[in-house]
Amino acid sequence: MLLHFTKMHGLGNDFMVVDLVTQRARLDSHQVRELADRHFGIGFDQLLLVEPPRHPDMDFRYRIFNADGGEVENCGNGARCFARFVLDQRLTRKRELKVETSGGPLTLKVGSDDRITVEMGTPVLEASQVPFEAKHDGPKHQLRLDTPIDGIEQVEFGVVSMGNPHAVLLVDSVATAPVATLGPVLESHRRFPNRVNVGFMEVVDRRHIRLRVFERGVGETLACGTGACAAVVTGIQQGLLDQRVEVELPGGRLTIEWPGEGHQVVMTGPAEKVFDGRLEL
Ligand SMILES: N[C@@H](CCC[C@H](N)C(=O)O)C(=O)O
Repeated sequence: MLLHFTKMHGLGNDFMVVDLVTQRARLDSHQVRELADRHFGIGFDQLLLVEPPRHPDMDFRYRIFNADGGEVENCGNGARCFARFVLDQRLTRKRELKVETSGGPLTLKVGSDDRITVEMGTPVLEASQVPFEAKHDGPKHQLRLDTPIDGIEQVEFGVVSMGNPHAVLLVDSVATAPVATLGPVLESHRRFPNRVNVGFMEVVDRRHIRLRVFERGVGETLACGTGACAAVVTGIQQGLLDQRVEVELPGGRLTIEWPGEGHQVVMTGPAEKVFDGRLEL
C-alpha cells in the first residue's frame, strides 16, 4: 500500500504530515521510530496525522507523535504546519480553523501574509496538573540533582502545561546553556511523572527572549512552539516580560502574546512545505 505524505517544518522543527482524511493507514510506535530516523528513515521530530473530527463543531482532529513513537498532547509548530497542509491539500478552503488535539481544541488563522496565528489554549500553572511533584506553590520550583551536572547541583525553574508539560529555566546565555546534559536528566526526572520538555530561556529585554528547548521524546529541536509559549508565560509570571514577546529560537522567530491568567496564549509564525513523498507500507 502506498502512503502519501508531506515533509514540512516550522522554523526547522520538522514533521512528516499524513492525510488520514482521504487515506487509511495505521502506524505503530515501532514504525514511527523507524520513519523518524534521520539516516535510515524520512527523518523528523514529529509525525502529524490529520484526521476527520470527532465533534461536529470542529474542522479536523490532528494527532502528534514524537520521534520516539509516543503520542503527545500538543505541538505549536505542528499546528501551524497542519493549517498550511489542509489548505495546500485542499482538504478545506477555510482560513480560520478549529482543530481537536488530545491536549484540547485549538483555533488557527492563516493570515494574508501566510503567517499563521494559533490560539494555543490557556496555560495550566498548577504544578500537579503539569504534572510536576512540587514541594510548594508559586512560580519557581527547585530540584536537587542526584548527580551534579557540569558542576550544577540544584536547578530552579517554572512549570507550565500548554496541553503538554514544560519546565523553563532562566539562563544567562542560551549559547552556553547545558541543554544537552541537563535537558535529558530533567526530561526523565521522577518528579515529572509524564516526563517534560525543558526550555532554557535567556531574557534579552522585556519584549525579546532567546530560547533553546530539549524536547521530550526527541532531544533538542531547532524550535518548539509550545516551549515558546511556556517560556513567555513563565517570564510574565516571574515579572520579567511584557505581554507580547519575540522569541528567538535556533531556527527563527515566533511572536507570543499572553494577556495573563485565564487567557489563551497566542502564537504567530511561519509554516513551510519541504516536499511531497510516498512510501510503501
Ligand atoms: N515541537 C513541538 C512540541 C512537540 C511535542 C513535545 N516534544 C512533547 O513531548 O510534548 C512544538 O512546537 O510545540
